[in-house]
Amino acid sequence: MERKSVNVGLMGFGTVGTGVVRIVSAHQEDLFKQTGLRIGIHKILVKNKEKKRSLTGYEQLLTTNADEIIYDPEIDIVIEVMGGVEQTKPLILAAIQQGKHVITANKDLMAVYGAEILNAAQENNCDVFYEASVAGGIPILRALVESFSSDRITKMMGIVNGTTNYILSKMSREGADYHQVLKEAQKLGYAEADPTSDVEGLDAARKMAILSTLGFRVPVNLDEVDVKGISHISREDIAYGKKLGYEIKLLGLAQRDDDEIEVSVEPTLVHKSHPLASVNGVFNAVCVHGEAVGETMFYGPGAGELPTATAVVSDLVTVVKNMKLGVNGRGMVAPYKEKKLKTDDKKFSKYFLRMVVADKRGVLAKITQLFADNHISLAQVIQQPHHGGEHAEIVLVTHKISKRDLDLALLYLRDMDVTKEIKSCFRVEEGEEK
Ligand SMILES: NC(=O)C1=CN([C@@H]2O[C@H](COP(=O)(O)OP(=O)(O)OC[C@H]3O[C@@H](n4cnc5c(N)ncnc54)[C@H](OP(=O)(O)O)[C@@H]3O)[C@@H](O)[C@H]2O)C=CC1
Ligand SMILES: N[C@@H](CC=O)C(=O)O
Repeated sequence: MERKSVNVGLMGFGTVGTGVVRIVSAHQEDLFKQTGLRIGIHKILVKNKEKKRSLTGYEQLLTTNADEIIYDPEIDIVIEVMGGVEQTKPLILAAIQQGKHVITANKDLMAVYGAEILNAAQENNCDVFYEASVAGGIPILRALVESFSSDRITKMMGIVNGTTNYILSKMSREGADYHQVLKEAQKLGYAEADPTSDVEGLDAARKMAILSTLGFRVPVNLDEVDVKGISHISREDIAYGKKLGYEIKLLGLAQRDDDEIEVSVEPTLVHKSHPLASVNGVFNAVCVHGEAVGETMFYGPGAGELPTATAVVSDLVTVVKNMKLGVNGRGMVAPYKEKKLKTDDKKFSKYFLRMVVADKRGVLAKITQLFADNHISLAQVIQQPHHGGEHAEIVLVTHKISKRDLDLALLYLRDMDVTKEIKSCFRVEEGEEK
């Protein structure tokens, strides 16, 4: 008998889960027209059934027992939006063993166990899609896997964490206080359960591991992503950046030169003429460069209830269409190429440095000589008195140099008797004018 409907087991009824239920219920007719099947939410897994929820009318579907979803033969598709890794991985693998298709927004899980989960899915002819795991509402994963399938991607660079972009934008535009804005981002549902992973760059690193794995078609482990967060960025860094014509952004970078790749997440001074400099608030953007296509850019909301839920429900539509066609299990291909990581002498960038040094004759000359000795040439230098008078603050921007030369120079610089403190060091990304 031809089936008329599919049933979904939803794991998680928080920010994203609530959005999923709202969209599935509000777009019933559109979803039916596109898939030919009625989509129903059959059960919802939560931690606490008594909790007060922003969406009512679904109380009878709530359960605290994951087995009621995994082993329910009437459920075809599991949507996992509860988060966590160790608690979630066995549930997803068990659901796949039961022949259920899986949709998840969980980058923590997919960045670490993505290959294992995709392989299990393939063995069981199940779909696993995770569009919402990177850049919320932006359809970037599908673009990498499908739209760029004919090209070879050489670079992906972007803002992939909404919480930190929200914080940095407010600090830059309004001079807002870091801790206050972080609280706002939590209230708006942008931040992770533990926001440390947002502000220390780990959330963005997980997304960059997923993007580079899919974009370069090589396995990229989370510990292969160089990570720095935003918690140490000061108002002075933002002010100096502005003075020199830059905005500070937490940028993810994945770059391939021949067969060698580098992947990183770090605060970066982005020149105002670069399109990423004007991506503000919770918005994310990813620039993708392909050998054949050249430069492209994807922009949209990177977090929040409905933007993230749209990505989840679009995955749902794909799974249901695949079910109709009987082609599940062929969507996301596990990486199939060999990978080599670049060493630091092959990673090149411009850098911004801010330091406090003794305000004595010849100090600037000493410092510039040290840079010259380490193959570093300078593009801009600002010197101004540091509070107290005995010290000066030096801010400089280098030309393109290798990471190895930078690290060596920083080592020597720290050892110099005139150096009081190296306050900050950020990558610099130029725009169209330079
Ligand atoms: N928020 C966002 O903008 C985005 C989030 N994501 C990802 O989506 C996932 C969900 O995020 P979000 O909706 O913000 O999270 P929330 O914290 O808002 O919601 C989590 C939900 O999962 C339930 N849950 C958590 N642990 C368990 C457990 N052990 N057993 C049963 N139920 C559990 C909670 O139950 P209860 O309600 O009873 O507490 C809650 O309903 C995460 O992986 C996150 O990284 C991805 C992109 C954007
Ligand atoms: N905490 C994340 C949510 C989406 O992935 C972010 O702020 O981007």
